[in-house]
Amino acid sequence: MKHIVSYLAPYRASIALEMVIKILGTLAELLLPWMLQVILDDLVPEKRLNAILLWGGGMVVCAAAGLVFNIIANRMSTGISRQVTRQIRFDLFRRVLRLSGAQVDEFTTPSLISRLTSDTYHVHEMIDRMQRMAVRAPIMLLGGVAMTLFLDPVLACVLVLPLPLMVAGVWALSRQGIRLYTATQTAVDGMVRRAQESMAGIRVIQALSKIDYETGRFDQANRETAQREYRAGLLMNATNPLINAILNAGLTGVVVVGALRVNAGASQPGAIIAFLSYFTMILNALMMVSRIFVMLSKGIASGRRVAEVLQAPDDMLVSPIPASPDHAHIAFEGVSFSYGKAEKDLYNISFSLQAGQTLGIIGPTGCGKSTLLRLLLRAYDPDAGRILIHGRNLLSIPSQELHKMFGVVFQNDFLFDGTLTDNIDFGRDLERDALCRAAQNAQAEFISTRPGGLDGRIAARGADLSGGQKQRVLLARAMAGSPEILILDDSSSALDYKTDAALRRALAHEFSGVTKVIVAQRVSAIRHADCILVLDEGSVIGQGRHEELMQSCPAYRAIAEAQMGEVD
Ligand SMILES: Nc1ncnc2c1ncn2[C@@H]1O[C@H](COP(=O)(O)OP(=O)(O)OP(=O)(O)O)[C@@H](O)[C@H]1O
Repeated sequence: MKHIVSYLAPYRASIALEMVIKILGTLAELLLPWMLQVILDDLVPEKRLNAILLWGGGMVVCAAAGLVFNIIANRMSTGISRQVTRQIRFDLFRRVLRLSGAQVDEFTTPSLISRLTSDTYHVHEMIDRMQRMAVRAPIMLLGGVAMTLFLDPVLACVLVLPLPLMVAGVWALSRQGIRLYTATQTAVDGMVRRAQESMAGIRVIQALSKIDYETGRFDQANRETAQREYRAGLLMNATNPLINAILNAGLTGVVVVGALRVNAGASQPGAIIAFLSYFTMILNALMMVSRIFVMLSKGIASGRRVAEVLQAPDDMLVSPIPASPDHAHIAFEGVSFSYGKAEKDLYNISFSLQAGQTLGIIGPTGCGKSTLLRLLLRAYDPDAGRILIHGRNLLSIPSQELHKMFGVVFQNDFLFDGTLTDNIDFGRDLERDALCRAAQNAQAEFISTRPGGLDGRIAARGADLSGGQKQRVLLARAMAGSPEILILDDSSSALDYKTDAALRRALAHEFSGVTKVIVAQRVSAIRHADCILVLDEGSVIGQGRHEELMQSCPAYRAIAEAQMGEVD
């Protein structure tokens, strides 16, 4: 939480000024019942009209000052909380994008989304309300008590007696509240995950008539969230009635004792009226305190979740490892890796590629093909062995430098709502020529037939493109930045054979100097590779050129023969 509080540091001066204004506004309000008491008890009985008008005018000025100062202070607090939350969200988003693959797995994507959205919203509410109420409530409370003590100390004691009981009750409820709101946010994570999965698979859900099934699954997550929110709300809603009950007991005592004192001539009716006004102020202040505790419970629970991500250690540190005299462009040396650190997902992988060579990777589903690519991109670090680029250990290459080397197409890669130019350029400010060439090499000639061509828009996730068209736009994106290493993960599976063959020709001719790592299901996509890795359950069961593997690797031969008609 300290981390979140540190975001307020740049606004110290503004917050101090805002608090002074708030204090002035609250003090002006506090004077009103006392002025009323003076008018009723001192001036009216003596019929001093000028003095009555003067004190009445004073009351109007105080009321106006209270209004204006409070409005100014509230505007300032809203401005500060807006800027602080914007900065927290910005830093959080930037941190999320820099998390390692293992950290994303640990936090989970839906949880990161809810931390970025609903948690930062709760933090915003906490910062905003705390500035508004945290000054006003104590001043009203303590000022109200002080004024009642000044007006009639005996009556004030009757009112103040239950306060410690109230503070203890609110504190105990709030502690429990933080726990319950943390549980609620975890349920929100689950609901976001369900919604995200359903949105991503909306077409399949509709096609397979699974709308009721998915609605049921979402309803379950929604109910869980609502239930936890209800439990937290139930608890925190107990604070207001608790305060009311205790204060009403105090009020009854005040009215009874006050009536007795007026009858005995120890107090005056104006003082009792002022007393009741202060009582209302104290009541409002306590209500505010209870709201502050609800807000704090939510805000602290959310702030901790946000801080967890902001303070997540940098997994991908750059180590000063000296480069080895190695002429290979890419080398894997005895690389092993496991996601869960139990069973190996990749075991003892070794290969080396010269600049301009092509590595093909093939194997059954789940054998570790994409994992190998993730290690090459340093989304995860190997548990054993090392990965070298130009003889430099991947661990020693700063991520900015490393990632500039690659052009990548992942499985299920994403396109966003924008022009095709935006999607291919991807914020790199590439020359128009480079974009056109990339589109041509990616066989994305369909672009010229769309309205607007490269400047035409596509929908989010490329929803208005066919599977093959999406893949070609993604290929164009990967090819456009003149990468030195091109990574293609099953990126031509939706292309027809003719287009696939044209793509391979473009890769061979236009990218002859680029080192290529191609994961494919089709043997035809990798048969001309300089080296092919055949993976099975994370281990290499065949390694060599197509012709060698046809002789030496039965699994490869079986795949190739099964696709025989397809191999060109
Ligand atoms: N983020 C992850 N956390 C834990 N396990 C994972 C993760 N990603 C993949 N795995 C597991 O690692 C193994 C290899 O997965 P990988 O995605 O590399 O397979 P693949 O060969 O690319 O499969 P496909 O051909 O279906 O894409 C699988 O058993 C998979 O369940």
